[in-house]
Amino acid sequence: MDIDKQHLNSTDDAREIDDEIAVVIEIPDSDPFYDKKKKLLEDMGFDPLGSVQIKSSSTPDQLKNFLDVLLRMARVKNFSEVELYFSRDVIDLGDYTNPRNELLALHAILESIDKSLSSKINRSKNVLHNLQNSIIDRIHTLGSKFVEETKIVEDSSCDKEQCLLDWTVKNGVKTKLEIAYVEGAGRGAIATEKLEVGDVALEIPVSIIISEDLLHESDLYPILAKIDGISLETMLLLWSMKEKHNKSSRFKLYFDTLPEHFNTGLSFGTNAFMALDGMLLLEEILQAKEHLRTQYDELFPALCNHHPDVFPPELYTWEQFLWACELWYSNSMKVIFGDGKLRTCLIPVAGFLNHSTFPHIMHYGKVDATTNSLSFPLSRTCHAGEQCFLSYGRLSSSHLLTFYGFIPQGDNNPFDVIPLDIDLGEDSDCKASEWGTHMVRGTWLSKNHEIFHYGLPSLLLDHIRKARDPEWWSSGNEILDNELDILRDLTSTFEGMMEGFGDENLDDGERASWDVKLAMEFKNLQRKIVSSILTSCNAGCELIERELKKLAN
Ligand SMILES: C[S@@+](CC[C@H](N)C(=O)[O-])C[C@H]1O[C@@H](n2cnc3c(N)ncnc32)[C@H](O)[C@@H]1O
Repeated sequence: MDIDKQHLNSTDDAREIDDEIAVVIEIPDSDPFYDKKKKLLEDMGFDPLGSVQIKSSSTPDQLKNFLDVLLRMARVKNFSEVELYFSRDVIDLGDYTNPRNELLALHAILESIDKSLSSKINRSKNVLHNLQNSIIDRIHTLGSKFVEETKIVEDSSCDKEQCLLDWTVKNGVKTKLEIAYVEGAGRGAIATEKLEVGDVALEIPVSIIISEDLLHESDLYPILAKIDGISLETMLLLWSMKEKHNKSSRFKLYFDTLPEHFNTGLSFGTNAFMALDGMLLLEEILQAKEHLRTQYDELFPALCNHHPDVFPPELYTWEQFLWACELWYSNSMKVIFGDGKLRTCLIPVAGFLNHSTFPHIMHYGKVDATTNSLSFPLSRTCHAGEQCFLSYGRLSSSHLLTFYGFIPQGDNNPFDVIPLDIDLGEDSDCKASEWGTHMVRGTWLSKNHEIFHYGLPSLLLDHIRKARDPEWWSSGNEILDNELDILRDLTSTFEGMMEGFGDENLDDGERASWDVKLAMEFKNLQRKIVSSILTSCNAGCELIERELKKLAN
């Protein structure tokens, strides 16, 4: 196979040059991590602005290699900051980092190939079709490796949800989902038939999306518009506090399905806060809540005093305000409308989709101008009767706990990191690292536990090595001694962190309240991460001691 890396054009595209097909997986200039991704691709031996080419007469083996190269580039293109930070160990091994990123990468290549096929410029359509089929096969294989089991709670009634669904269908919604209670997550959306890659699970016309347009028609708007600095999101939140009680609201059936309590971190009680003692999360939740309280105090009771007819005081209490904040944090979606404007919306039915770290639906959020509706297409297969999961974004468990009130099952959330505030001393030239913050995550997510890696982030290790000795790699026999010192220092840092977490939470099981259970679950996850780092440091020390012994003999 002739894999040439030649600069062709500025968009992801596939085109034919004589009997050659070139596929470009380019990182857009607007990518905030453009420079870091570019450097990583260069380190991997690829031209970051380049294309990969293959002859239309290629053998199946050559096609496979071609796809492997495209995939390695597409993974980097789709990295978030956190994935980029932890990428070095897997990049060297040529393996994928996590199933979510892999799915994005496979779809990025599919998109490229689709563009080429639709432009009908290829005489080599067979090759592109073969590539498409290989990608779909890889998506199926990936999907079959990570099955998230959903248990439906059979004895819970979904009458209100069914009424809402019927109303939305009458108003143009097309759906292949039904609503049911699922264990541990409230309501969820279940596939009524097998949904394949590209099938649309849900299509919502713009006319039933709750957005700022409704606000403009309301009696709140002329008053709120006069307040300096108030955002449209806040105005809409205040609108929803009142609309919820409006018996003739067009969206009454939607409001009827909303829970009385959202149970997010913002509603944690004192015992849950005590269970979070020693965790950064405690400070984060307190700050978020304080910010909301300040916002509330700036508006109330003034609005109720000056306009009691429009802002009835009994509807605008602090408790109701917090409820609305939780509603918008946990249920809203950002949508780009036909006019190109991004609006924060509440979307009936789509609001029943739960989140997964390996979702079925990842590409949504842009209104289709031809149908004037919002589609939720499948990025991987969802079998009939299986819960169809959405991606709420690349979110850590601490964010999900604070704003959504849950922690994803399993320990495979790639965005669960512990930021480090490492002090490398006054004299260190490495203080201004190109990474503002170093971080760690569960070392079970790392694929390289060999000497000099230990399952720990390479960027962190290199940073510490250089801070101790800028010429560390040329320090001959001392390298191993230095490594041992670094691992021992890290051990003492993380032992200190573990002590700061306090005693292990003994699971009170059913007796604990929802918030204490959630806080304990979070603390146990943090302990697990730190414990994995301590285990890796320990294993690393043993590796080095073995090497030192060999050298001594
Ligand atoms: C957009 S709503 C999804 C529908 C929601 N389950 C309901 O019954 O209304 C978001 C909320 O669903 C729940 N949720 C979403 N994904 C979840 C998951 N993977 N595990 C547990 N709860 C989840 C959380 O309570 C979150 O705040």
